[in-house]
Amino acid sequence: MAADLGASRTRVYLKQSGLIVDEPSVVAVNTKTGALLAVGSPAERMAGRTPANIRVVRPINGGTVVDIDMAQRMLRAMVGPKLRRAFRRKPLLRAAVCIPHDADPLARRAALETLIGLGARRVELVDSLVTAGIGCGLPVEQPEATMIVQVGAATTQVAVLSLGSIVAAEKVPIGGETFDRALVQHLRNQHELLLPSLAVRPLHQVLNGDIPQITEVHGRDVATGLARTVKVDPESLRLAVRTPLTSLLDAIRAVLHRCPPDLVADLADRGIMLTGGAAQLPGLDTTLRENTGMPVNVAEDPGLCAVQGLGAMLEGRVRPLPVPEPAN
Ligand SMILES: Nc1ncnc2c1ncn2[C@@H]1O[C@H](COP(=O)(O)OP(=O)(O)OP(=O)(O)O)[C@@H](O)[C@H]1O
Repeated sequence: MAADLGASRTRVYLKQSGLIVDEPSVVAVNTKTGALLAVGSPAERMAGRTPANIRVVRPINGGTVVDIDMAQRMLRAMVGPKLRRAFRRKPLLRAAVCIPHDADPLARRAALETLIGLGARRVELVDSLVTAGIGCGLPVEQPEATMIVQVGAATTQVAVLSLGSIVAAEKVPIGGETFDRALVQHLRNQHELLLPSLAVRPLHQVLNGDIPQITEVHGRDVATGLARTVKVDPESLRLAVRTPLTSLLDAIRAVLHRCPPDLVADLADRGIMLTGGAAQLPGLDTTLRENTGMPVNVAEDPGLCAVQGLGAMLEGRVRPLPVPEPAN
């Protein structure tokens, strides 16, 4: 079993079955009885709409399991009968989990314990940058440089890979949720309008330049609580997302800076591969292309690259590359 435990989504790949889970990493529990009420999409739909006795929990944060017990219950409920069938066939379950490049010992321990608690006898931790590189078809084992920018929900990881290992990498706390939050904050501060994160998604088009004129946004007035519509200048929205975009560009520049010149020359031809769910932010690829002068490609199904790459390793289609132990 291969698992990608993301802040936003949990993906599970079962050997010889393929992708069996791709669900939001969300659990709803009854606070009085402790009973699990829902996991995945149904639990996510409950967020913000629950009575006092129901709590909606996200057990994973920035690629790290922060609530091991809840993560195990979530995984057990999601994988359910399919995993039980796998156990019947082969009692010694082998599992692999992809973890962020610079995961600290606590994060590594939490990922291990989550899978061991699920019944896995042997758990391997693999760098998610390597698995995403494999999953999107980059020749990571060749002696040529490839650059991957993995834009998740809460974090972006940037790396240059060559000969199956990471030459330079950087992680910044910027992801799809950061862009949503920047837009929500802007509307709140400048227009006194409240919107849930999901409602700002159509405004992502500003990154693409697809909102050329003043646009109307519907929300709730901060003071009165009543429904209100405001007219928003698209240029101000573009300014609102400039800060996260700049941090992302700084991370790319920092990684390029640390790369040997020969590898940077490879990258000028090959360019950047964008993976992670938020790689689909409209116009992100164009913005990165314009600001780096390098070719930028968005992977097919960018959110699935990491788990597909891990699945390929598990099935022996690619040599496994375990994460080296941290120095300290
Ligand atoms: N079509 C889309 N357009 C814009 N953003 C998208 C789209 N699809 C997904 N996203 C964004 O991608 C993010 C989720 O990406 P992904 O599934 O890679 O995250 P994750 O692996 O759970 O997170 P992390 O890597 O931070 O732990 C969310 O913020 C979501 O809003």
